[in-house]
Amino acid sequence: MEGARDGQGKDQLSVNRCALQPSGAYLAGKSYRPLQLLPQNRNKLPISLIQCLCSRAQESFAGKMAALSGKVQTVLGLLDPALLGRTMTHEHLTMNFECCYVPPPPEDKAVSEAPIEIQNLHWVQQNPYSSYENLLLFQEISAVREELQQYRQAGGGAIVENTTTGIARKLPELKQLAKDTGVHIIAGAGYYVDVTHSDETRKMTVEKLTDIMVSEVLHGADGTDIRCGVLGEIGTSWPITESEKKVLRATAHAQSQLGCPVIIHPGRHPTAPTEVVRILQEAGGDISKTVMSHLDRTIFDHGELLEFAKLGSYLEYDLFGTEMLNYPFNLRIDMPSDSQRVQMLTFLVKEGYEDRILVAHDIHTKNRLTKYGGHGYSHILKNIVPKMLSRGISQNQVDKILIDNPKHWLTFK
Ligand SMILES: CC(=O)NCCS(=O)(=O)O
Repeated sequence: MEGARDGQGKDQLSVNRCALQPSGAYLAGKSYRPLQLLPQNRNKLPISLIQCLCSRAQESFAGKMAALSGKVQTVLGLLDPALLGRTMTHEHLTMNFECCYVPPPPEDKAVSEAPIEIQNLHWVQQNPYSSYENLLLFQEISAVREELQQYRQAGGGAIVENTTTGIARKLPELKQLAKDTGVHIIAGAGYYVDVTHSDETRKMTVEKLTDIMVSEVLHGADGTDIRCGVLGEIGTSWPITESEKKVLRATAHAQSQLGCPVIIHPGRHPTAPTEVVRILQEAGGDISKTVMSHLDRTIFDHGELLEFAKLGSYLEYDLFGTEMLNYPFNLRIDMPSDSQRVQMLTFLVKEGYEDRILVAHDIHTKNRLTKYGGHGYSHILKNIVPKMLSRGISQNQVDKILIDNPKHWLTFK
């Protein structure tokens, strides 16, 4: 057993270090509370107490793992996967995207600072990351609640909320939204892209990052007892930074302990998804239970897409509803239209990948909400599904994409 230092420089007793299994002081099944160990008391714990603590930690870990197996973990607790229904696997309900603000050109300064209203809506839709107000989705809980109710009415059952550490995850709000609307909400554990990593995160070892992610799934996150049901979206840039590589390795380690679903945000380069898969694989990750997000803005060449698909991850087209002329995060990329996204889905289905496709809108700014003239969380169910059917994707294949594939991905091994 060893003393570790916390963020405030206090010595702590890291019970998990001796428990062989990951994460936290599982005493009496409570959430992670490291025991305080004053320097003068080091080495004073009797070995029998240490053994007892370790064995209770292991029992608790095994018990929690057994409960998770074969289930989906929502913010309201464990769920029979058969009850999920149609599932959007990549959305945000309460996030803060300030990290990715793109300063506008000087001539657009005034419009970028104006409140979002009908006169400037087209500008905001074309420049969503240059309107500061637009990045504060977390301010729109009431609108999101109404939209989730509409999503239920449109036949939606569940949403995976991909907001991780660094972009203002708000678990109590997610829990309340799930209670108010009846939509099953699955929350994400882990870390977003490098620019959002705190100094503390950057200094963490892979083991520490693993412990935290495991604890967010087994015990709860952000000081609550609300548990995450996926790891991700785990953020990566291009090139992948050292801090992101550590997080990826920790994600793989946590996944191999938990048997849980993982979802990745790749950098904006066609080889980024493959590079992420390589790092995860080398660290023992389960690629068959891993989703590669944002393929619609990442891999355009059919041959390259098939090469990537062979690696075995889920293939997610999750920017439905996003149409913009100049994609500011990489001006060399032409953001596809929804029709082009459906063409990619049709191609993948014809190539035999109907069991690996997932879809979503990745709503992460205000302008995507119907309150601001956007498409809302029901766009795929209302508009994209009919288009898929009209382009030769069968109802059975649509059901796989919306119901069966999310269910298999989200179920703990
Ligand atoms: C929240 C998030 O990461 N969305 C993805 C935006 S991107 O433009 O596809 O990278």
